[in-house]
Amino acid sequence: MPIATPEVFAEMLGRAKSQGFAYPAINVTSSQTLHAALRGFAEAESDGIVQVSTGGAEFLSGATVKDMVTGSVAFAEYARIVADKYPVNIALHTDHCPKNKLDGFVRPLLEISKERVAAGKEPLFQSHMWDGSAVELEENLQIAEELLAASKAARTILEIEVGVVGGEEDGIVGEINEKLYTTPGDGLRTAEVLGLGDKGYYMAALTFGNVHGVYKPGHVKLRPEVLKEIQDAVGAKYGKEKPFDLVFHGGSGSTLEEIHEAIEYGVVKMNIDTDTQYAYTRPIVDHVMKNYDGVLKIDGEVGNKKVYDPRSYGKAAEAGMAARVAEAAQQLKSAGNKMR
Ligand SMILES: O=C(CO)COP(=O)(O)O
Ligand SMILES: O=C[C@H](O)COP(=O)(O)O
Ligand SMILES: [Zn+2]
Ligand SMILES: [Zn+2]
Repeated sequence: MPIATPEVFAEMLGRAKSQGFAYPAINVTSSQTLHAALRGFAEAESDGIVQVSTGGAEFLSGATVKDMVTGSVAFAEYARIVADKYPVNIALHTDHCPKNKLDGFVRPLLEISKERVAAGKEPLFQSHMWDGSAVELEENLQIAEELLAASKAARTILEIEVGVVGGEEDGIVGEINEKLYTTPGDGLRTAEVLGLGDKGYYMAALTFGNVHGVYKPGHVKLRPEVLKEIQDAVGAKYGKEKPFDLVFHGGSGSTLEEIHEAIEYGVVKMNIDTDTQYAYTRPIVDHVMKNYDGVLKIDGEVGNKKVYDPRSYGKAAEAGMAARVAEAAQQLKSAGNKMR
């Protein structure tokens, strides 16, 4: 299928919200991990979202080039061509963008989409995330307001973060901190500044103890009921049920129970990276261990070409990651539910 148009992506999210399921949003960093995600969605008969982080975008431009816009544009153009061969709807998204990277990532990408739209084309991506979790709420929302207007002009959706996701990314590692839980007051202020759809379409990553990475049980406490409290408080004020379209960060390692409860409270997108990274890399490790002699160069003799051909372990990696993506679609109930 062609990459989701703005209309198709809005329809995807609307269905998820009204039917009580969510889309896996899979972080990818290469053409191969992209194919793994596309294949996993196709095998699960699920529509889905693929996303690149700032580091992923840099890497996609070339490990020494390190230009986030070059990497993002190349990725989106490539994805647009190959996704067409898979029978599901895919939206392209950019992940966490902190304030100091906006000018080198989200702002220029929004500008490119705005120009494309003005020329009668589709936007480059379907959505972008502004991660204002490192700044005060008022500044976070002020920047979000500016980016929401730009997103509207670019026909893209904005994802914001209110609260903090734990793990290395936002600097809270190994502790249970109150910042990891968004409050109803934060939710009310968000609706006040950004509206509820009237100023443009946005999704909100409200945090409920989410952490990037996978840790031993008990390390952090996911409290999905925090989402319900916020939806109820904002919903009561504006007379709207589940007013926010929510994003669940740190999906890896979450239990089915936590996932289903979060969906019940309005989660429509769940990000998964660590588990799919593992699922991709583990078969490569297996391949190398099993074929160790074949990848050795001894006395000028170069092992077995068949086993160091990147395609040999690349295919195994793609299959491993695709299976984890399909599993995510099952857990999120998007499996078997593709739009057309
Ligand atoms: O939230 C994420 C990306 O934004 C992914 O988190 P995990 O790596 O914990 O799955
Ligand atoms: O934000 C979390 C994702 O796992 C992206 O990670 P990354 O910045 O290492 O690409
Ligand atoms: Zn954050
Ligand atoms: Zn995240």
